[in-house]
Amino acid sequence: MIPIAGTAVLTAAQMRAAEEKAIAAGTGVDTLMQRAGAGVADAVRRLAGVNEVLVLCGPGNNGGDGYVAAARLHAAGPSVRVAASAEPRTPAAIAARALWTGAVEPLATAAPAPVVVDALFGTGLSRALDTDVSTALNRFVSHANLAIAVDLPSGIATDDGALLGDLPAFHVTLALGAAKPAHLLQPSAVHCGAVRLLPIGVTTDSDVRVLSRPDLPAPAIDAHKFTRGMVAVIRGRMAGAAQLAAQAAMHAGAGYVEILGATIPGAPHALVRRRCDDSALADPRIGAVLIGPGLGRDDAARALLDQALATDRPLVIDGDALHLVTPERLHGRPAETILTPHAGEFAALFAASDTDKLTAARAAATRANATIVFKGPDTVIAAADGRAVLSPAASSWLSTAGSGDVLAGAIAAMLAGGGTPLDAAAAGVWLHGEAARRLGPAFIADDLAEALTGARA
Ligand SMILES: NC(=O)C1=CN([C@@H]2O[C@H](COP(=O)(O)OP(=O)(O)OC[C@H]3O[C@@H](n4cnc5c(N)ncnc54)[C@H](O)[C@@H]3O)[C@@H](O)[C@H]2O)[C@@H](O)CC1
Ligand SMILES: [K+]
Repeated sequence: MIPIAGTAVLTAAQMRAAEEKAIAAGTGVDTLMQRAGAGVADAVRRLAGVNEVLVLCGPGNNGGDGYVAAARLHAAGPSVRVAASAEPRTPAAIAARALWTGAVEPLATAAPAPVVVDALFGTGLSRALDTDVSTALNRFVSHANLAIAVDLPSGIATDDGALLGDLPAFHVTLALGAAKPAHLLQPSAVHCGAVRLLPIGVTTDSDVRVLSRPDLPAPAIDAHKFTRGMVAVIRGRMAGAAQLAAQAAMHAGAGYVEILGATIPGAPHALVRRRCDDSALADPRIGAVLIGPGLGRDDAARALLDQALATDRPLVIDGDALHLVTPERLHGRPAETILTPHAGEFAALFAASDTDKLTAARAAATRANATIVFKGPDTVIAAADGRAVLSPAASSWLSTAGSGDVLAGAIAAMLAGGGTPLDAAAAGVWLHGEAARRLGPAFIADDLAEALTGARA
């Protein structure tokens, strides 16, 4: 049972292909199911202690994992019962069913237990749950002190995170072999609870990974302020937003941060204030220009955006600027671009799409030839080359004014520090989430910017 941070994320088809490759190399599906069931039994034993366990088994291989786990739990001592929604159908699940020598109760009439293990459906779910199944599942979970899902909570779509039924929320989900998009995308992720990976000896490879703590070493012994990264934040109509972003860039580790625009006197005194003209933007020491926080959407804002787009410096585009730019204008840029839209800004920039958030972000990244940070409770970071990083949900207290300005500043600092756009964006998202975690409830964006220092520690 290991954390999913940094691990590969596979779709149902990619997982099946990985399984087939393992089978072709000599590891049978029964062996894989034994490994999965043994891993589930081990995890359940550790989490459930001496409490009675009810394992719910479906007709496919997810159910097969459940029968193996139940048999192993029984052999290890805890009190176990099994309830099934249907007879097993696959050869591996039929063989696994034969290992369970106890009764198999009907789902509709089985009594609840303090610990429920859901092995009804996994990656093979192909349509909405029948009402009687979802009613029973809700009944068991509502009566349990601990609800554990095998691979995925039954009723969520593996690849896009859609809910295919009226689902309860689980405490723990044991991802078999690899994390799946549904463990991270909403609305399904919130139903998974804590997700832990159970490796089953299948080689998993993917362009998509789960966000992990970035490797951010202290500055080299001979570092100076410009080698640590210089960030230029373009100030627009609302001075406070640019100031927050600039403070975030400083606390995230940039060595030199300046605000370009009409000056705002006062603290922090380490913040440099300068006029926004072409010569300021042409400074070759600038590692990242940030435009958008509090920019406004008027002609003055458009002129500032034109100036920013004309530079050959790496650029982070946030907030209002996302309403003024078009994907096509970014194509010819001679330097990297990172866009940080929330759902509304994403729709304004790329038009609403009915695909899932991961697919939409990857398509947008290719279209704009930029790295996209598609923000929300399931932030997706996508690079133009197809790679992507999925962030587990961060603190819901991040839903506060100025939080996005802080994120944009943190990302600009990471980009100026020399990371690739994908790594810089991922590091900024991680620092932002970690700062929020450290702050606990009801912080304000100013606190968040300052807390980036501690998050880097
Ligand atoms: N991919 C792998 O490497 C491994 C997968 N294993 C397990 O296998 C699972 C996938 O197994 P399957 O492909 O058999 O799929 P599932 O066990 O998820 O379910 C598929 C079965 O359910 C039926 N079904 C689908 N949606 C339904 C609905 N809404 N109502 C009623 N019936 C429905 C299908 O007709 C099929 O019979 C994984 O989630 C995992 O638990 C493990 O056994 C070991 C290795
Ligand atoms: K399941």
